[in-house]
Amino acid sequence: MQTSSPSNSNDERFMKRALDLAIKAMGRTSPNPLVGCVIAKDDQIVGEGYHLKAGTPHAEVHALADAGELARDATAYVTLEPCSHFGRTPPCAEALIRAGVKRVVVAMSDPNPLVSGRGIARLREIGIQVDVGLMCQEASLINEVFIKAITTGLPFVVYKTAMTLDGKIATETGDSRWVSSEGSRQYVHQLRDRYDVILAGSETVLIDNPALTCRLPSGRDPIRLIVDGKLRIPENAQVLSSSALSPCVIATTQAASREKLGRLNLLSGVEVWQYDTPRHVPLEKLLCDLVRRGWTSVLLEGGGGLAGTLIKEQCVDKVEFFIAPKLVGGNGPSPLSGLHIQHMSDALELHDLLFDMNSGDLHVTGYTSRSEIKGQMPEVSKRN
Ligand SMILES: Nc1nc(O)c(N)c(N[C@@H]2O[C@H](COP(=O)(O)O)[C@@H](O)[C@H]2O)n1
Ligand SMILES: [Zn+2]
Repeated sequence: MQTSSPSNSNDERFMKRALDLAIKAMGRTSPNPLVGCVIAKDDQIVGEGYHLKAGTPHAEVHALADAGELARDATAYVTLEPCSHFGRTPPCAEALIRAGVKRVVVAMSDPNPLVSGRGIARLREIGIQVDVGLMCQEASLINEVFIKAITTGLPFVVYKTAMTLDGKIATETGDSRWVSSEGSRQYVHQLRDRYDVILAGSETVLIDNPALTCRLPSGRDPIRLIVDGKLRIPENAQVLSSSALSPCVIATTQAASREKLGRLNLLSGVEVWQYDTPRHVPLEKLLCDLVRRGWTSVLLEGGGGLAGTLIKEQCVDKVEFFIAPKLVGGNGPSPLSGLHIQHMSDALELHDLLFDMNSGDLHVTGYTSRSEIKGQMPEVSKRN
């Protein structure tokens, strides 16, 4: 792919605006990417838009409609390569051509194999100047979920947990209310609003009985996914309550009792996915099935056994740990009890670490593998 550097001094300003537009839809576009578009002419923005939801028009279409006739001979700034294929919507490259734009600045090429360079090639073929790579790192970062899912068929998985400074997620009597500060717990609701699925093990449901809903005023409830190989969670568990606006999926195995499975399937908003394994849910297969359903991001909220296994199976991409300035000692549970590394030289090393203390807890964010695209995820200040 030919990459070129734009020279216009306003390019960065307009691309920054396109990125700001894109993230307004954070948590709303899955399995599609976050994309923003700005149309500028004579150093003025004449149209702008962003992708709101999968199956609806792409960012470029909104921006072109906003610009109307002013799009002719203008420059389009798009955070992702314009698409060239007929998906649920027609190709944006053709819409840009019809509108008569004379230059397109693209932050990054589309990792979707159906597009991947073809949108850029199509625009260049018609004689439109295309500059690629401006703010590519920022554009990649806002689409870390899309990039992972479209290139691997697996969702982007984030493990979020709260622990004391001595590494306990509860006291030895099982008390975990509350480990982290009010501010950290508020932030968790922002995460729940952003990710498609919240994942927890049956142990967490049996011990804490959480609802796993999003309690932000304009938030939306994620899909609740419980890994429960033996179908042990009680029928009156809060996650099964139909008051949440999204389904609760229970992943189980052949060890589940047929009667209980039948009863749970009758509950409104509850789906039971039974795998053909004797006791343990095949986790990678489960994750693939999520992407097949169009759910591309997972917030793993515990417990330590499930989290440890997922890390061991290299299914976790990122961690968000809240470390409270508290000490409880004893034999309380650990956030990664399912991970048993024997030698320090084999320890999993995190990359691209960020530290923040604004909530009163030490909030550590890190990635389980090294990559070029990491950085600070932008805050979504307001929607629309
Ligand atoms: N450039 C661009 N702008 C948008 O606003 C987009 N949503 C995309 N998405 C790309 O097109 C695929 C989805 O196509 P349909 O929505 O099904 O028509 C998606 O996988 C991206 O490759 N691109
Ligand atoms: Zn498109």
